[in-house]
Amino acid sequence: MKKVLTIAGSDSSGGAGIQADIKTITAHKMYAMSAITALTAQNTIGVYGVVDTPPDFVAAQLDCIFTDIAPDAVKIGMVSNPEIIQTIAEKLREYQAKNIVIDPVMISTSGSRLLSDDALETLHTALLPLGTVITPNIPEAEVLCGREIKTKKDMLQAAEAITASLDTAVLIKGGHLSGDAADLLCQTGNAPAAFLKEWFESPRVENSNTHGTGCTLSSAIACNLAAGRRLEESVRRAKKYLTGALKEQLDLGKGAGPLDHMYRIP
Ligand SMILES: Nc1ncnc2c1ncn2[C@@H]1O[C@H](COP(=O)(O)OP(=O)(O)O)[C@@H](O)[C@H]1O
Ligand SMILES: Cc1ncc(COP(=O)(O)O)c(N)n1
Repeated sequence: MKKVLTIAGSDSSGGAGIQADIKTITAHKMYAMSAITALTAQNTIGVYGVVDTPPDFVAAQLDCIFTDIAPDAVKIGMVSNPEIIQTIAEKLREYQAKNIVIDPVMISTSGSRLLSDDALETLHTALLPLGTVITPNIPEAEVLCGREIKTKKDMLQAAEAITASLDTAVLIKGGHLSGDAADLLCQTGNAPAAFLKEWFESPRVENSNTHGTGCTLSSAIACNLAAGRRLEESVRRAKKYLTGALKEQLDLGKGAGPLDHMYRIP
């Protein structure tokens, strides 16, 4: 049994965060563990409150996990503040965690800030370089590279800039652009300053219930890495799972509802 750890915030409505991650990991028939970084009072309409976990208690959760059941992959989502980010980075290094997928969650689909302003610098310098792959959406990628992304050409330039600055693979998710849902994976190649780029595209699914798509995709990538697959294959399979879960057209709640995580992986 492969074991996957999610380090993320709790979403009381169950569509994003820890809950989406655990459902995704379970749908992949793997063993899910969690270190909760924050509680959110949230539903499909909005985020109504956030209580951050004390950094010491994030550390305690990670010590309990890593000294007992070593995860085969780690997914990181909402991390709120600089102290929590530093704690996670230290523990990942201490326990030599592998297969780390970081979703640099900044703002929820419903428009609430989930990362404090003063946390961006620490996220950038302390945590993101530890990722096997990081998975920003378009607004997050704009923040990370400091330029606007309006087209697929802009995505290509942004991906190179982020991969070069962090020396980490990046998957820029294109869900926020119009047209097909096209995500771009960029990794460093063999030669210095050489980049390997690959597009992962699916037709846009007509479904406004997209709460938790990013959490679900990053957890599914972590599961596939845990299974020993290469990054490109992991992204391809994760996107297939995400698209299938969206196509189920689950329609819960009054706002942007969750996906059907129990969609059966073919
Ligand atoms: N309507 C859609 N149809 C198909 N795939 C989508 C749709 N919306 C988003 N996606 C996909 O969902 C994943 C998450 O994308 P995105 O919405 O950009 O990120 P986030 O949830 O972090 O804001 C990506 O693989 C993206 O291509
Ligand atoms: C606890 C938590 N983590 C992450 C998200 C982002 O998910 P989304 O972008 O779909 O709102 C969220 N809303 N809540």
